[in-house]
Amino acid sequence: MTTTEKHDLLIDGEFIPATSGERFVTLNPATEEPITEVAAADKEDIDRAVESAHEAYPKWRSTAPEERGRLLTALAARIREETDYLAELETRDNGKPISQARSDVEGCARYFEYYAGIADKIHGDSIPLTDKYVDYTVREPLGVTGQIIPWNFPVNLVGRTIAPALAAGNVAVAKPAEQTPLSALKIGEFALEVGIPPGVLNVVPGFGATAGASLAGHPDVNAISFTGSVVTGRQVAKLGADNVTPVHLELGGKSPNVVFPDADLDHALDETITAIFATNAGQVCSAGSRLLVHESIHSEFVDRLATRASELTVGPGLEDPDVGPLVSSDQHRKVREYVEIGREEVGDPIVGGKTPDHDGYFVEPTIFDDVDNSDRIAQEEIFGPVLSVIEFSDEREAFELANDVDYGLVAGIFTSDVGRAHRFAHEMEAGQVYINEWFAGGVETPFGGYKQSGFGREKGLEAIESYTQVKNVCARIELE
Ligand SMILES: NC(=O)C1=CN([C@@H]2O[C@H](COP(=O)(O)OP(=O)(O)OC[C@H]3O[C@@H](n4cnc5c(N)ncnc54)[C@H](O)[C@@H]3O)[C@@H](O)[C@H]2O)C=CC1
Ligand code: BAL
Repeated sequence: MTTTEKHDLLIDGEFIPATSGERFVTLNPATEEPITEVAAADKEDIDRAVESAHEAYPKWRSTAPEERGRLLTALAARIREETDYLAELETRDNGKPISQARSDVEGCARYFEYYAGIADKIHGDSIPLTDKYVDYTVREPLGVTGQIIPWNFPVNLVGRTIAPALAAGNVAVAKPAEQTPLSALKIGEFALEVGIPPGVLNVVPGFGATAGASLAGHPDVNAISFTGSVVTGRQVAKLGADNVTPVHLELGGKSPNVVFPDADLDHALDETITAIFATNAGQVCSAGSRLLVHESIHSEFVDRLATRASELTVGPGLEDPDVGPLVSSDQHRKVREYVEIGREEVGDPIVGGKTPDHDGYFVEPTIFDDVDNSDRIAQEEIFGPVLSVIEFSDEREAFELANDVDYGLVAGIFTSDVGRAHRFAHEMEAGQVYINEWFAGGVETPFGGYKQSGFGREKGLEAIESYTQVKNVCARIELE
């Protein structure tokens, strides 16, 4: 793979350097070596990107929906054609195992396919009033939309946030995370290749405090989609509020994974590994980072889990291990700090906790047992391969512990009792409930948070609602 790719800003169909000339280095987290330099957008560049989107909007909005759908289908096909290339790019930039990067690329293509099919099915309703009126609603696009994308699923989130926006007739200015800008630029290039007009999709890498804040606070941006930390999400919401711009926030989680003795325990064990270790090294907003396990199976289940966790392979993503490096030195530092906090709160982890003695931002899968739900390692998002195990004695206690956290993104249960599973679904303060599988659902299923995990929904038909506004038309047809 060469590094002579287009690493400038994509504005109005052209790759151009930042006005300031500033560039930043993106590193390979497996080696800590530079991959390439990328243009760093600043306020002036965001202004230019928003202006270009604004100019492209009237034509894109009035493009026949089926034609928008055809163009998004073509983009999906182009992404699929380049799965190997994009997956390698993603693994080099983000660190994740190559098989997971491939699956993220396929997910990105799937979002474009799914929303391409919806483009010509977005419509309003007619509302029966008296026979003196005809009343109907029209679902219209919002205009210029901004997508502030994090580093944990860079290519997949391009699909998740941009496909519904464009399908509904909006135009987009996407700001990928400064840690992982490369795949979003490539998707922008493919969009042009397949005929999506200049300005409809602009991609402006840069830092959060400059490029991100300028986009969130731009008066001509009509909607913002933000995925990332709660702290930054609050800032983005405040910036949006100044312009009365709707903001969708997809923030963090500290999701409970509740295992009852009547579950298929072999399956629950596999899914628990997937939930916190073997997916993006635990850097997932919907990771199952709190394991609540019934006292009657606690010892056996946790012993088996510790054995399995210690057998997971940790290494460079291109070698397709179970667990790759963390994305950046900042994230590496943060996770290691939480491992030390865990040692202070509950003692040594029963497995892991060490950092391999070589370059790369690696952390071993780590399990802390006998954690109290009020401990920091049970309440705060660590975003790494670190699991907190908490014991419970009955269903009521399990459900209370599961909800006893500020976040509300996901809650999962493993049980063979159908009634219990649905009682759990009913009681959980969470936007997604998983029953007998972790990371259940697909591009078709709505995703978003309760409580501090955010608001607004992405994925599924709900994303179209987030990216459109409803106009009511009421006509008096009979004058008395
Ligand atoms: N919900 C999720 O999927 C994610 C959660 N996180 C959480 O956040 C923690 C910190 O990671 P960060 O990368 O620092 O998250 P962050 O929330 O600061 O960054 C996410 C995105 O927001 C942008 N951003 C940063 N400051 C901004 C601002 N003032 N205005 C507008 N945009 C801004 C960044 O450039 C990036 O594109 C992680 O350890 C994890 O706990 C991080 C990434 C994704
Ligand atoms: N590309 C991920 C590591 C970094 O550049 O911060």
